[in-house]
Amino acid sequence: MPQSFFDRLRDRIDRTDSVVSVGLDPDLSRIPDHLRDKEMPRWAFNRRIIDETHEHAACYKPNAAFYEDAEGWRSLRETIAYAHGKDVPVLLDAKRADIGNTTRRYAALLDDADAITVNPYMGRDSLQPFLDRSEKGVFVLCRTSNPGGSDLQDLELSSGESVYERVAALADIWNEHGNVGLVVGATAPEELESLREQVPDLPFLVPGIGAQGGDAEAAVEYGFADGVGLVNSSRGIIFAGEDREETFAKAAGQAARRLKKRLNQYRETAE
Ligand SMILES: O=c1ccn([C@@H]2O[C@H](COP(=O)(O)O)[C@@H](O)[C@H]2O)c(=O)[nH]1
Repeated sequence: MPQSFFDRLRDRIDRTDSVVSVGLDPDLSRIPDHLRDKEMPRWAFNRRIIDETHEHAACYKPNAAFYEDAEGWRSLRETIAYAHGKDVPVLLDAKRADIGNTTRRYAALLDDADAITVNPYMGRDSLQPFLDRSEKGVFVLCRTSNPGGSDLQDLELSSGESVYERVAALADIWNEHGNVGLVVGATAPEELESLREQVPDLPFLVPGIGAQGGDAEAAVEYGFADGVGLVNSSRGIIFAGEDREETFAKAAGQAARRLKKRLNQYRETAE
């Protein structure tokens, strides 16, 4: 039987002593000038970033939004294969779901990636083809990091629970194969704390530190289920050397190492 995503992630966290998810969001307007003329600028950018950050990466998290054109999809494929060549799992932040028949097509995204983010809005059948891929990770959007995350997710249901609490309860039920996690933003530290109490067994992907100003300490304190979870930074790592042109990737490597060190200090105090 193949190892589960969370077992592989645990191995990776142990080997690198890192819980950093490096977000690969290669915004074409921000990548260095000297890479823009390449045939696949995003792939050229990501390859250099991976070379400098992989030692500090528990996982890479490309966001599908940054690859939504023909060259982008080719770049994404190369990026995933290259990350695997460095033994780093890849979590595709795609936030997908649709009626079951359509989600079966979306689930093909997991042929390449090791894990995916999904949108619970359409309910269980819309996620089943992802959930059925038992060796792959499925992170359900629960309490997102954006300012409007509270518009719907904080609404109180007639049962007295909030929408995000219901999502967490459902995700726990959907976790029949032990392959489900939650996305909970670092900008919502109180929700992080209460969700950890509500679903102690579900690992969290925690975005929103760095550029979004979230609470990295709370991300570490509450993001992990039995030591497994991820704290993501995208722009804060990959564009740390935006002003440096040729040495941009080195700066990304330093930023990833610094973040790993900082999160590990919180991990030590959380133990
Ligand atoms: O609630 C969410 C869900 C996903 N994201 C994604 O994570 C990264 C964060 O990027 P930063 O540059 O570190 O802010 C990005 O891909 C988002 O789309 C999130 O931020 N919040």
